[in-house]
Amino acid sequence: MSTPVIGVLALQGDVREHLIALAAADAIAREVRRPEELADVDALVIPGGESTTMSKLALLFGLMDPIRARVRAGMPVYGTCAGMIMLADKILDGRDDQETVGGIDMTVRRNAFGRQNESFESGIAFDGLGEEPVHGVFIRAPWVEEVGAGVQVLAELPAADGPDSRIVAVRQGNLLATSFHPELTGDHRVHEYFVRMVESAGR
Ligand SMILES: NC(=O)CC[C@H](N)C(=O)O
Repeated sequence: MSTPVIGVLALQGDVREHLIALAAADAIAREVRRPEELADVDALVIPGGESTTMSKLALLFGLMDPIRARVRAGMPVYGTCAGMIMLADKILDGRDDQETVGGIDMTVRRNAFGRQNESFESGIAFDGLGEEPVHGVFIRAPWVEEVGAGVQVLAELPAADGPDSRIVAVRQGNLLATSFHPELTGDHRVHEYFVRMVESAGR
């Protein structure tokens, strides 16, 4: 496949940082605000921000159903933080009227880490990205509370309050989601991982 064209859902959130990270990972990156723009991209990033607002704007701009349809048709999507919430089939602590795109068979708890710690940073072992931990920036971040059998867990963090660990990165088919924000660091390995997913989906 030629250089993949990856859209960043540009309704709200840290769009610019994703455009920069995608370009650094050798993709062509552009903003997506309208259904016509969605039709023109090979894949989509849903950024961090505020999932309740993003959900409202996606409905208002007529993007929710077109994104769902592309996801069902196999379009690769990467969601960070609020974007992870958008990709969850089920959410906890959402607003009553909050809709998600869905696609990953998981239950995500909104602001889960936020209750303990508004924001923090941590080195994370990420399956498939080699020995060197990924630098995880967490900002009022969700965690994944439950995953279905088809979901691959790529990264977990030890819980602050007990022996359990919290799932913070997952993949199901062409969908990738992280609780944290690699776009806010200079380490583009997660974006490169996504670009490779897009390239193999296009083959
Ligand atoms: N940094 C983020 O994307 C925060 C997510 C936000 N707490 C939400 O519920 O959407």
